[in-house]
Amino acid sequence: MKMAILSCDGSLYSCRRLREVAEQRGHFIHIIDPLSCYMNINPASPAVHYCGEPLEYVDAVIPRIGTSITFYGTAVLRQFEMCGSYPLNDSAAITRARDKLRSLQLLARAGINMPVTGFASSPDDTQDLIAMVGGAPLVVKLVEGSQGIGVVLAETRQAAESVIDAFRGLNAHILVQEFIKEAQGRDIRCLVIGNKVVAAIERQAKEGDFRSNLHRGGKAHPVNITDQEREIAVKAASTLGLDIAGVDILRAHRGPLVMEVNASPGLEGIEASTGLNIAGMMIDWIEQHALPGQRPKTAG
Ligand SMILES: Nc1ncnc2c1ncn2[C@@H]1O[C@H](COP(=O)(O)OP(=O)(O)OP(=O)(O)O)[C@@H](O)[C@H]1O
Ligand SMILES: [Mg+2]
Ligand SMILES: [Mg+2]
Repeated sequence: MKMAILSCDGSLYSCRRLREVAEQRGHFIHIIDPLSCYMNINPASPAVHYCGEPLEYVDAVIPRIGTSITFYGTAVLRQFEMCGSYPLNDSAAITRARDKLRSLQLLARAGINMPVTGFASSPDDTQDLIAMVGGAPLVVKLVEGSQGIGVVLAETRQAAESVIDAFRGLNAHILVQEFIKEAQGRDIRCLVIGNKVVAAIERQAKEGDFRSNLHRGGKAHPVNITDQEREIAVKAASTLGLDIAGVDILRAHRGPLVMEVNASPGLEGIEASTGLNIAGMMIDWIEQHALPGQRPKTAG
């Protein structure tokens, strides 16, 4: 098959692994920087252009679009979809997942448990917003953050007000969320492919931090998850329409809570801690689902 990875940095671990596995299987795979793509949008012969040339048809595209370029990256992916390429996560699902507010609303509507979360625009509502999530300590997070950047723990009501005001002053969209203290700086990352959790790790924040992200110095180890956790992870991914997803779960006293769903989960931490060939499973999925010359998968 002819495949493309959409990524600004082909030297990243996940890109390297996907390329390595695809080539071992005899596929032709090309890493394409979405920012260097440009598009001819027309009903008769849509095309993606790259470095002065229209790109030839590719059977499947693996989007590895960073959060800083979601808008342009998903537009490029949509264009590949219009050309009939199979996307491993379609552009509409990625757009949904990138917005934490929108995805939590969709997950709540599907009956999936989560930390109590509030969102407001007017500074007049800050007091009520804080009360709504149970008061301090609480978590404030950027609607479009990742790698733990823009996730802040406010220990007191005064701290919460200052952090909320500071983010507002920067015109940033933020969520205010109940702090799940009993998680003790740990979360579970479930890697979902299709309707299966294919790997799960527990991540523990480094001393003095509450964020378990590996990019913030957290440590990971494989973990056994319960049937309930498995079920909620799969349901969260399918609610957002993602074929592959990293679903982050907090173990709370009241049961597992979905904190967020990532559309482009990193492979390094999870492959290193579990020894599993996740890149291989992603290529398996494409081999099973991307039919050469298929019709476009999504329109929106
Ligand atoms: N409500 C909460 N209660 C307790 N801990 C939390 C809460 N929200 C976030 N955390 C901690 O902060 C970390 C980062 O939060 P979150 O996953 O929402 O951010 P992110 O920047 O999208 O991370 P990722 O790199 O996984 O995409 C979580 O992994 C978790 O350890
Ligand atoms: Mg995230
Ligand atoms: Mg996370």
